[in-house]
Amino acid sequence: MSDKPILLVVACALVDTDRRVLIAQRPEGKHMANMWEFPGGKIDPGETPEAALIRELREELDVETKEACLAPLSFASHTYEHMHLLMPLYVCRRWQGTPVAKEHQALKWVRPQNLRDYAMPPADEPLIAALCDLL
Ligand SMILES: Nc1nc2c([nH]c(=O)n2[C@H]2C[C@H](O)[C@@H](COP(=O)(O)OP(=O)(O)OP(=O)(O)O)O2)c(=O)[nH]1
Repeated sequence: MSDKPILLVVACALVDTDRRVLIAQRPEGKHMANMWEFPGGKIDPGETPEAALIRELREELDVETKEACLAPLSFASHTYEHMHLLMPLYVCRRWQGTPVAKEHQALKWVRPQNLRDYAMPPADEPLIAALCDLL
C-alpha cells in the first residue's frame, strides 16, 4: 500500500526517419528542473491518454498528430517523494510541423543508445531500454 496519490502523465517518443528520439529539457524552477524528458504531461479529467498527448504535443512542440499515429510502447511506474507516477509512453513517427520548444528550455534529437548521456527523471530509466530494443 502507498499513501501517495497516483499522478497520471502521458509521454511520447517522437522518432524521426533517422531513428532518433526527441527529448526536451524541463524548465528552471520546476520539479526536476533541467532534466531531459519525453514531451507530454498530465491527463486532464475526462481526457483520454491519446487526446491528452495530442494536446500536449501541440502545446509544447507546436506539432500536430493523430491517434492513429500513436503506438503504445511501455509505461513507467515510479514512486517519487510526493506522488506515484504512472506514465504510459507512446511512440509517434508521423506528425506535421517542426518541433519547437514552446515550454521547455531546449530540444534535442538523440539516438536511443545515447539517451543515458542525458540526465532524465528516474522514472524514465526503464523506458530507455524499451526504446533501444525497439529502435
Ligand atoms: N512529460 C514528462 N513528464 C515526466 C517524465 N518523467 C517524469 O518523471 N515526469 C514527471 C515530471 C512531472 O512530475 C510529471 C509531468 O507533469 P507535467 O509536465 O504536466 O507538470 P510539471 O511538473 O512540468 O509542472 P506543472 O505543469 O504542474 O506546472 O511527470 C517524462 O519523461 N515526460
